Amino acid sequence: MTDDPLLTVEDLRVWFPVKEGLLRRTTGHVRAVDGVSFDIRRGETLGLVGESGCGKSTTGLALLRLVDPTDGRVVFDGTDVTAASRGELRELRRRMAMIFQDPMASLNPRRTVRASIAEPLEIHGLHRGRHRERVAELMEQVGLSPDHMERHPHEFSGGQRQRVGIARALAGEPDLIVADEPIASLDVSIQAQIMNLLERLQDELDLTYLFIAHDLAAVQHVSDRIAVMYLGRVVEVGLRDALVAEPAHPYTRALLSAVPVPSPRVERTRQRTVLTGDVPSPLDPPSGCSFRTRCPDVFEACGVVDPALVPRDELPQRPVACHLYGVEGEEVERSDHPDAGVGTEAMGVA
Ligand SMILES: Nc1ncnc2c1ncn2[C@@H]1O[C@H](COP(=O)(O)OP(=O)(O)OP(=O)(O)O)[C@@H](O)[C@H]1O
Repeated sequence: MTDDPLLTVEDLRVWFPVKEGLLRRTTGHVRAVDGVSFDIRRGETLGLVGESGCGKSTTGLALLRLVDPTDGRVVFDGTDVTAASRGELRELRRRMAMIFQDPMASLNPRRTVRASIAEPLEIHGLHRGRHRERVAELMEQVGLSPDHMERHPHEFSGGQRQRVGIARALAGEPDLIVADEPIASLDVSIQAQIMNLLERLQDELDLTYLFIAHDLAAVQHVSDRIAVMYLGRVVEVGLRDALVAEPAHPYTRALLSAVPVPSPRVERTRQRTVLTGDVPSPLDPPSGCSFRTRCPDVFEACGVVDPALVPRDELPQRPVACHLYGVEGEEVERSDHPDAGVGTEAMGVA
């Protein structure tokens, strides 16, 4: 792993219009991704973690422009994905591949696995005249017998299907793989095998991963760094061990509290941050800090100033979007956000 970013995401927004009525008028926007910034360094695994619905999948899809960003930039190895031409985009989608949670849904049930794995070879004009051999190599690489290449997805087990999905992702010879909950739909006994396979492939092929999961335990195991997402925002990024040992954002603390500790003694005595209430709707996120409605440490500034994801004095290596580490960010227009708490003057943050 190097410090050199392979991919940079700057202030990415993906808002989905909500259309209603006979005229299909746009009445609002689901702010699935709402100002996300991070980078992924060559050779690393960046874990992206957060509760269901916080915008992880949409972020992953936007990196390959499988959904169109509303605003912001994604730069992959010097090329602006957000402004790429069709030709550039095709090459970018070769160099960035995706693995999905449910291989049954991502593989065409009517096609043989040979045809599914060979599709990227056809699209990108790779290994012309020897697709069969290449598919056999890819199947072997992911631990499948090439003898089964004429079978259909339903003839494989869940874990084997995910291996097919991985072989298909590898077919374009990518540099970056976006793995969106790749083990969430598998039996626990199979999950470790798939994780080990992904780790082995990373070493063998010099791959860089964005590993998306709702479960911090899974992310923790494989990641070099972790980015924590809440309601369309990244609220904290840091090296895995530092972030797990000393989580800064109250939301990261809450996620870690939910991860079981192997020692029953520690499990009984450790301090927990338990989340109350529901995740607010991304159609109408709270003013200021989007976590403030569930935060155990909320104070006045949280309703008025939108906390920026910046390194704080106490945490120079760990950008965190939280006013507990100093009030930094943009003051929220009260007219835009009628539910904003108190005026800024009263708090001395103007
Ligand atoms: N095409 C779409 N149109 C409208 N809303 C969408 C669309 N795709 C996602 N959303 C909404 O955007 C928000 C973020 O969804 P997303 O799937 O990115 O979250 P996630 O963190 O990956 O959750 P999960 O783990 O459940 O997939 C959710 O409120 C979701 O309902």
